[in-house]
Amino acid sequence: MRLAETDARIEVADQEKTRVELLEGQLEKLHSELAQKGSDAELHDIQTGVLSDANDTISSLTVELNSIREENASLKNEIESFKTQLNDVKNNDERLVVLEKERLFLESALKDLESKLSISPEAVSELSTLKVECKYLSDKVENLQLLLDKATKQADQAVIVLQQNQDLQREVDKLEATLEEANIYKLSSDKLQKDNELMQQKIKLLENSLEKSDEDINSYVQLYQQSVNEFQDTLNILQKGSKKKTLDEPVEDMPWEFWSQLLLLIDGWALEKKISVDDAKLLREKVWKKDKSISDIYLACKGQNEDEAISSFLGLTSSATSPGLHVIHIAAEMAPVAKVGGLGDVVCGLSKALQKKGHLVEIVLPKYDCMQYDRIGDIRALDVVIESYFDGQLFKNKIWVGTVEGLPVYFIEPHHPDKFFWRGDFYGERDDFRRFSYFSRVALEFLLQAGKKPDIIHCHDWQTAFIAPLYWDVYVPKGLNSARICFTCHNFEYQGTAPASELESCGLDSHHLNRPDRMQDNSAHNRVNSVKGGVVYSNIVTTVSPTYAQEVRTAEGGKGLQSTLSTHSKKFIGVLNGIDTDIWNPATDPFLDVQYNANDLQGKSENKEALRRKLGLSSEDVKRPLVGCITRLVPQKGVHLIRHAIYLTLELGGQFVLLGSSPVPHIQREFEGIANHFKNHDHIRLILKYDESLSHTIYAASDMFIIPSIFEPCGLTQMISMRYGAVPIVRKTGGLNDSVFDIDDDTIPSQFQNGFTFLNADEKGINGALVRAINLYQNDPESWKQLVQKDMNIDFSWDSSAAQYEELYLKSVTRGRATKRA
Ligand SMILES: Nc1ncnc2c1ncn2[C@@H]1O[C@H](COP(=O)(O)OP(=O)(O)O)[C@@H](O)[C@H]1O
Repeated sequence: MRLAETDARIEVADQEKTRVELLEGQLEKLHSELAQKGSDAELHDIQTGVLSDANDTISSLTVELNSIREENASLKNEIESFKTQLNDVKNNDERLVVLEKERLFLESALKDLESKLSISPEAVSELSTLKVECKYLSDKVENLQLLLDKATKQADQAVIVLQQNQDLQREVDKLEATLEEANIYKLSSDKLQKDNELMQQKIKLLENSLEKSDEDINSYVQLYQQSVNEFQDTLNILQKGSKKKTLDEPVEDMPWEFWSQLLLLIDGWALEKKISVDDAKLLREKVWKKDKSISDIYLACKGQNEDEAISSFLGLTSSATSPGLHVIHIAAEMAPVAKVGGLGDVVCGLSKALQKKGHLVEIVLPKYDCMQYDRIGDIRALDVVIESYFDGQLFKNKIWVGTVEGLPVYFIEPHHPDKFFWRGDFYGERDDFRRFSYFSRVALEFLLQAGKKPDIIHCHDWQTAFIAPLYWDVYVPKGLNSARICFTCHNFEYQGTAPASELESCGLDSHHLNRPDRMQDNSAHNRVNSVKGGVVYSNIVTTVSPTYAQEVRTAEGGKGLQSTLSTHSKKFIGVLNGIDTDIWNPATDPFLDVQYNANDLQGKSENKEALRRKLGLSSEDVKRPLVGCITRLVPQKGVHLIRHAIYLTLELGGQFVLLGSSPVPHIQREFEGIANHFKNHDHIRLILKYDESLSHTIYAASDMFIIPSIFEPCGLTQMISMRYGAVPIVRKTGGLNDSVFDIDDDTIPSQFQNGFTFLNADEKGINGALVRAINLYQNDPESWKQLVQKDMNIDFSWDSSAAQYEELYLKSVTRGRATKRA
C-alpha cells in the first residue's frame, strides 16, 4: 500500500515537475518578448502586471518547487529503500514458499468448507431436531430447577432438623456417658465393696498372723526364760564349784558380768529375730562353756555396729550349724512312679526342691503292683521284715528301697492276706480306708524300727492323714518323738471317712478320737474323718494355694470342715504348688518329637503337626488353633463345661484334644459317647485313658489349654501348659486364681497378665474367654506369640514354694524344741 501511495506521489511530483518546466518555459518566453518590445507603456503596464503576477507565481512556485524537490528527494530515498525491501522480500524464497503453501492449504480448506456446506441441508434438519430436543431438555431443566429449588428448601429444612438431631444426639451421648460413668461408679463401688471384704479378710489374716507371731514371741520368751533358768542353775552349780575351786584354782579371767552381758546380747538378737534360734543356741552354748573364741569375738566387736557384730558372731556358728532338716514324706503317690494326679507331682517336686536346699529328704510309699517300675533306680528288697499291728495282730512287711528322680524312696510291701497293694490300681477300692490306715501305721513302725529321728514327718491327703493321730497317740509313747507333723490337704473333697470303729484296726482309740474336737466327722457323728484328724493332730496344716485356703473356710468350699479349719486357722496356710521344671521342660522333654524353647517356637509347631498326624486330625490349616485339655473327668473339673468347650471350639474354627479318664461310671460313659461321635472327625479327638507320655505331647502341641474347674485347690495343668507355651483359659477359682491372670484385666499389672479367665461356671462364662482367646490367636499373631513367650518364661519351679515350706518347718521345729524344754 505504501508503495502504491509512493508511486502516486511520484506521479504527482512528476506532473508538478512537468508543470514547473512548462512555467519555466513560459517565463523564458516572456523575458524574451519583453526584451523585444522595449518601452511600450501599455505593454509596460501589462508587462509590469504580468511581471509582478509572474514574479508572485514564480516565487510561490519556486517555494513549492523547492518543497516538492525536497519531498521528491525524500521520496526517492524512500522509493530506494522500498525497492531494496521489495528486493529482499522477493529474494526471500522460503517465506514465499511457506506463504504459497499456506495459501494452498487455505484453498483446500476452503474447498472442504464448501463441500461441507453442500451437505448442510441434512445437518440443518438434524439441527432442527436437536433444537427441538434442546428445547424439550431445557424445559426439563427448568422443571428440574424448580424441583431442585423445592428440594433445596426441603434440604435446608432437613439440615435444620439434622442439626436439631445432632444436638439431641449430643445430649443422648452426654446422658450415655453419664450413665457409663454411673455404671463405672457402680462397678467401682461394687469393687470397692469387694475390696473392702478382701481387706477385711486380709485384716483378719493379719490379726491371725499377729496373734501367731505373738504366740511365737511367747514361745521365744519361754525359751529364753527357760535358758535363763537353766543358765541360772548352771551358774549356781558353777558358783558352788567355784567357791570350792577358789582354794585350789585361779579365778577365770573374765568376770561373770562379762559372760552374762554376752548371753543377754545373744538372747536379745534371737528375740529380735536378728539371728536364728539355732544360731542363738550354738552361741549360747559357747558362752556357757566360756569358750575363748566367743569372748575374743565379743572383745573385738567393741566399737563395731550391730550388723558387723552379728556377722562376726555368726562366723562362729557357720561351721557348727546342722546341715539341714531331716524331712520324711509319707504319701500314697509320687510322680512319676505312682501318680494319679497333682499329689504325685507335689511329693516329687517339693522333695527335690528341699533336697536341693540341703535338707535330708526321704519318701515312704506303698509298693503298688501297678507302679512304673522302670522309673525306679536300683530297686531292691532289704533283708529285713517289719512287723506291724493291724486288726489286733502283727503282719509282716517287706521293705524295698530305690531311687526316684534322685530321691531315696522306701516302698512298703505288706504281707497281708488282703493284698492291699496288689489291686492293679492305686485307689477306688472298697477297702481304701483299711488299705491306707494300714499303710500309715506300718510307715511309722518302719521309721521307729529304723531308728530314724526326723525333724519333720510330712503326710499328704486323707490316705496318710492317719499319721498325725497315730504319731502322737501311739508312736511318741514308743519313742519316735523327734518330729513335728506337717499335713497337706491337696483336696478337701476327699476326706476319708468311715464308721468310727474302723479306726481301731490300725490301733487308734475310736472312743478317744470320735469326738467333735478330734476326728469325728462334722456331718455324721458315728463316723470318723481322716482329714479332720490330720488337721487337728498336725503342727502345720497346709493346702495348695492361698485362694483355696480362703475358700475352704467357707461353707461352700470347706465340704463340712470349715469350722474345724477356722478353729485351727493359726496353723493353717495356703502355699501355692510349683511344678517339677526338670520333668516339665520342653527344651529337654524326651517324650517330644522336637524339643523347643521360648526363643525357638518352630519346634512347638512341629509338635502340633506331629500330634495331628498321630491322632489323625486334619493338618490342612496350620493356623487352626489347637485347644488341649488333660484332666481327671470328675465333677470338680467342670465336665459339662469341658463338653461345651469341645463343641464351641469346633464352631469357632479350632481343634480340640482331650486326654482324660473318669472314675465316675456315668461320666466315663458320657465321654465315651462323645469320643465315638467324633471318632473320625477332622478336628476333635477324645482319648479316654491315663497316658503320661501322650500328656507331654499334648501340652507341647496345644496353642491353648482349657481348665473350667468348678473348684481347683491348686491345679498343675495351667502351670505345665504355660511352660509348654499353651495359653491357659481357666475359671477364676482356687490355685487357678493365684496363677492365671487375664490379659484384659486392667487391675492386674501387665507383666503378670498371662491367660484368659472367667468367673461364672456356665456356658456364657466360658464362651467369653474362649472367644477372646481364639480371636487373639487368629487376628493378632504377633501379640499371641509374645504371650506364649511370656508364659514360657514364668518361673513355676518349686523354689519359692519350697522356701515357704522350709520356713514353716523351721519355725515348727523351733517351737517344738521350746515346748519340749518347757
Ligand atoms: N489322663 C491323664 N493322662 C496323663 N496325665 C494326666 C491325666 N489326667 C491328669 N493328668 C496329670 O495329672 C496332673 C493333674 O494335676 P492337677 O491339675 O493338680 O489335678 P488333680 O490333682 O486334681 O487331678 C497333671 O500333671 C496332669 O498332666
